[in-house]
Amino acid sequence: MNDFKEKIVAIVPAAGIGRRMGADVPKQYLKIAGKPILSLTLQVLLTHPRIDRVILALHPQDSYFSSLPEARHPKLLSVVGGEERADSVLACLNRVDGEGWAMVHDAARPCLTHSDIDKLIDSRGLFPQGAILASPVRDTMKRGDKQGCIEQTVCREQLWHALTPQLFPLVSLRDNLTQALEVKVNITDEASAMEWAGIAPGLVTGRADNIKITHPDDLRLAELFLRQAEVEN
Ligand SMILES: Nc1ccn([C@@H]2O[C@H](COP(=O)(O)OP(=O)(O)OP(=O)(O)O)[C@@H](O)[C@H]2O)c(=O)n1
Ligand SMILES: C[C@](O)(CO)[C@H](O)COP(=O)(O)O
Repeated sequence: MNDFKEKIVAIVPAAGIGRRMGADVPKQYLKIAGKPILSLTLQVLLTHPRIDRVILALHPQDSYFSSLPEARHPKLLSVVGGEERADSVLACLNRVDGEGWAMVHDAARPCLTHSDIDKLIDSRGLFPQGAILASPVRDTMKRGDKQGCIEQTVCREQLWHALTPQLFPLVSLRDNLTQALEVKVNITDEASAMEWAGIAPGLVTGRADNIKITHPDDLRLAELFLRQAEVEN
């Protein structure tokens, strides 16, 4: 695969309901600095010059997306997502023809930067099998027992937080994800489907502020990061 001319399609799973956030709207529609989280995330991807298309998975009952300005962007296609995040990603992959690269990025990660996207795209020479943005674990890691006590300290050497985007050859990702889901493998990120298939994706150090907005206190943190990014740019 000549990875310097191949198209890059961004895949955005945005069909979740944000249960852990506990808001009265799906968390991707909560606002940070006056903008819906999904709009912030899509703007990063739609404005990146090396991303050819953006395919978005929406909840079947999503009644919010059509009112976002990004809904009418010519580079964007929306599809109906699935039961789990992996099903939503596969629904997007199944709408892409031909070869190329799939860059999967959570709608819930609005703090992604163009520099981290470039870092991941530029890793394809070193990692032709694909790679993920990841952040090395900084803290001592503990495994807890059912009584809420420390069961063991987990060695943190070579331990990483998997982030997104995760970038893989599109056909390989689609085939491996399809087969992994068919045999009910628990897939929480694209790399785990590739690992199941015996592929070792590359690890590309990404910014620790590329957080996934999951719980209410993540909102303030993301706002701080986004305001800091405004000051820097
Ligand atoms: N069936 C699903 C579930 C999740 N997602 C998306 O996958 C991303 C990461 O998932 P997560 O943070 O778990 O979002 P939710 O599933 O909405 O959160 P929760 O688990 O708290 O309900 C989110 O952008 C979410 O919208 C998706 O497209 N389809
Ligand atoms: C894909 C991911 O963001 C990598 O850390 C994470 O696995 C998503 O998990 P979630 O439970 O669907 O939020």
